[in-house]
Amino acid sequence: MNTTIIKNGTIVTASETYEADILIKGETIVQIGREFPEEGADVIDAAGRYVFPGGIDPHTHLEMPFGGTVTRDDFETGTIAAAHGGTTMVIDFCLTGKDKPLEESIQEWHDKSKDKAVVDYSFHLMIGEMNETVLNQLPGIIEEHGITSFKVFMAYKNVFQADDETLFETLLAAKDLGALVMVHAENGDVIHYLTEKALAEGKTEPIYHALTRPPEIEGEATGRAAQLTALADSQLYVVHVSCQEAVEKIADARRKGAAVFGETCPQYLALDQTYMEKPNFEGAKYVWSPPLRDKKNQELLWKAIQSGDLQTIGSDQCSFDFHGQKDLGIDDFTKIPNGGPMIEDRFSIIYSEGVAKGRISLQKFVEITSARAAQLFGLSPQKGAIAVGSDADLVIFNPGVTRTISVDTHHMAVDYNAFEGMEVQGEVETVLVRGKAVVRNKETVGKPGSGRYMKRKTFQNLNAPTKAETLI
Ligand SMILES: NC(=O)NCCC(=O)O
Ligand SMILES: [Zn+2]
Ligand SMILES: [Zn+2]
Repeated sequence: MNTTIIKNGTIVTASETYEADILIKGETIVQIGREFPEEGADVIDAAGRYVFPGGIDPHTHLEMPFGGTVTRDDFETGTIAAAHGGTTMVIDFCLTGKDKPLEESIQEWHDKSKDKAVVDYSFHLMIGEMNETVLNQLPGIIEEHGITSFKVFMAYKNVFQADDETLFETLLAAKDLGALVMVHAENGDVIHYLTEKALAEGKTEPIYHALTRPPEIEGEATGRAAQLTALADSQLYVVHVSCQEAVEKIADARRKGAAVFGETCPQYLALDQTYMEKPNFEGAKYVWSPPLRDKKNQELLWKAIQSGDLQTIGSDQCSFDFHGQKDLGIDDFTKIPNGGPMIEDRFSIIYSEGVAKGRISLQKFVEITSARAAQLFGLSPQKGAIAVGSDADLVIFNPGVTRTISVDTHHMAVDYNAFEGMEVQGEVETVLVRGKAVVRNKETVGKPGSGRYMKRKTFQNLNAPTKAETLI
């Protein structure tokens, strides 16, 4: 069994920061202390570096068919980029189809990820419609695949959108089965009305994507989902929260004791709606749903993270080339594939804009990039921790350097980077997944297929404030 020692580093977890060495045997952390015998061991010197638990990205769309095309990054390029960005596990969304057995869709996702991933991975399952047939398949899916989170889209009318009956029945089923329901919370019907109207008025540029999806539309759907969760006495995770209107609904539900959780993404913290007004159709690079918002929302989202109203950061990795994919919508903003490349820069942006700028603590950083996702998605304490017995998923991070984000140096397969030219503080140097280096001194050393599919445990309610939250 291989022995690895990480020495002289500063260990950062969701509850503390301290100096110690880590002894790894095979895939597991076996001891944390000092002066481990080095003979025969692979010794990594982490002096002057932070040692973080590997990032867990709970929201990716790798090789996903969407908007008449397929996302550029697959499980190989996407997870190599993830590893360079300090992420050691991703949870990808398995899309399903009407009248298609759920098992078939899950098998499709297993097939496209097989022998490709360099980090560990798991799947969430989309529920498009709830009925007896679907309901009967769910216990077997939890047992067989360890899929304990179900995704319901409240938007993308005539594509993925489910009705409220489906959402409510999914919440009821999830309560019985111990699963977490995830929602894309925007009112798809009203968006449909507003987009049709805009097009009829000849408004075709990318900025109209944002103007036809105002924050009220996200706030309304978030509030509706939260109310239905309380009624069902179930549990809810709202993905990609972008604005005050939605944060308020989550905070309100949590104050009333509901098991409602929220995720935001780097793009909503570091970019704003003005990017969508860039000339020469460049605004299309910044088309996400929900859309980028007015800048005032950024500080509000940071505050919601530090106060615990929002719990996690997902990348919502959904990359499309600017040339050949985003330009499907050159004459009609509704045809611009929604989404952007984000898997690689999630950790960096949150560290640089959050920790380095004093908006969040180091403990909160670990909590939102790793530990909370592990708890909510049934991976704790195996993942999201630096502790004896946990998987040796570790990131060695140099906080003392700056780097400039660019398409020229990123590892994603896509032809632009949404943060092009942005200078960030800190850099991921070495990344271990279950004790094995996948990135070493910024070089890719992991082999496609070394990432392992992870079955996940059922949902545990951890709605209580964390240590980092009680300190503020
Ligand atoms: N967010 C986005 O624009 N694209 C990815 C699909 C989704 O999460 O809605
Ligand atoms: Zn979404
Ligand atoms: Zn998404």
